[in-house]
Amino acid sequence: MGVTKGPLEELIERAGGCAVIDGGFATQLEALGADINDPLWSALCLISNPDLIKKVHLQYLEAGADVLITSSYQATIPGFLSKGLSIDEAEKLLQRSVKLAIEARDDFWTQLQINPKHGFNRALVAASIGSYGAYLADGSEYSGVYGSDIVLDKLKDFHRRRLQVLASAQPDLLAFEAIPNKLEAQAIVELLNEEKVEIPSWICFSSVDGSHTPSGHSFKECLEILNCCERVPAVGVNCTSPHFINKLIHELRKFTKKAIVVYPNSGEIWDGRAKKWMPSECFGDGSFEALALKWRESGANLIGGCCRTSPNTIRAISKALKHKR
Ligand SMILES: C[S+](C)CC[C@H](N)C(=O)O
Ligand SMILES: N[C@@H](CCS)C(=O)O
Ligand SMILES: [Zn+2]
Repeated sequence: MGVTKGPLEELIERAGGCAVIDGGFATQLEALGADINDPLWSALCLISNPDLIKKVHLQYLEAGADVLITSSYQATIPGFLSKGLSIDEAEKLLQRSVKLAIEARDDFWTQLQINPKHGFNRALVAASIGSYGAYLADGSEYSGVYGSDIVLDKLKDFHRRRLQVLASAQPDLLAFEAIPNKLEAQAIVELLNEEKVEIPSWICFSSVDGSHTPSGHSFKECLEILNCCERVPAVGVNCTSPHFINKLIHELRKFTKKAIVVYPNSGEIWDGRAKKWMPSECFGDGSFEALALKWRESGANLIGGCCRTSPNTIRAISKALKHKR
């Protein structure tokens, strides 16, 4: 593992050093009319409207995404059980999240073949794995505070079965998203090793101050844990304000040789109690075009958008990265 070039490294190379990720998944579901005000958040649509999930994936492919992130961010077995589903049904829904993205990717790719000059890359499917904080559905992916009873083994137990089930659906990648503290990063790395997970992962942290994880750990400390793990070819930050991204890329590059992944949100701030986005200095699609060029220059290898970004954001990023070298 890790010595030969994996699908992520190949994509980055094919894309000339920097590939494009998709944008806010839940955001686009809502834009298409989904009501996701629920503890399962976007994963509610796995039950209620799988066709809409596929539609969002297709919109991001059309916008130029080289990587699709699945609808499983807040999909968990206990979360589905609390909706009255069985374990078997819950596991099938997790697999469905990967299947929907693979179907969208394959349909789009087949359709492109009529034009040999289409200019798209065949996209990779990354199975989203949200943090324990995302499962809590109280916004704690931005605080990193889980309480003193949440120790390393509890986090490993929380992640274990979902990880196994998602991996069994054979996505190209695993995307650990908005991880808010060092303990959870440690749990994930230990789990990937114990389970001998062969699918490469990226691990992305959230940050609310632009210098630390929400729990207050430095990226240096976090990367010391991740650097040892060959199962993790890429690290980065997501769902963080675009303001901080350039500085964070430089910070990450100081401490790792791994590929760097950045997919910020629009700069708005999530109010975990009210369950809504609070206005803040917000970045439009035009600013993402210029910022993406800067982030690539600073060393980012995968760039996309997170919450409150849309297919138009990804179109702007894709246009910038694929046409301006
Ligand atoms: C990335 S946050 C906006 C996702 C939603 C959050 N976990 C909640 O359920 O409140
Ligand atoms: N992949 C998730 C991340 C939320 S932070 C989404 O885009 O909805
Ligand atoms: Zn987000």
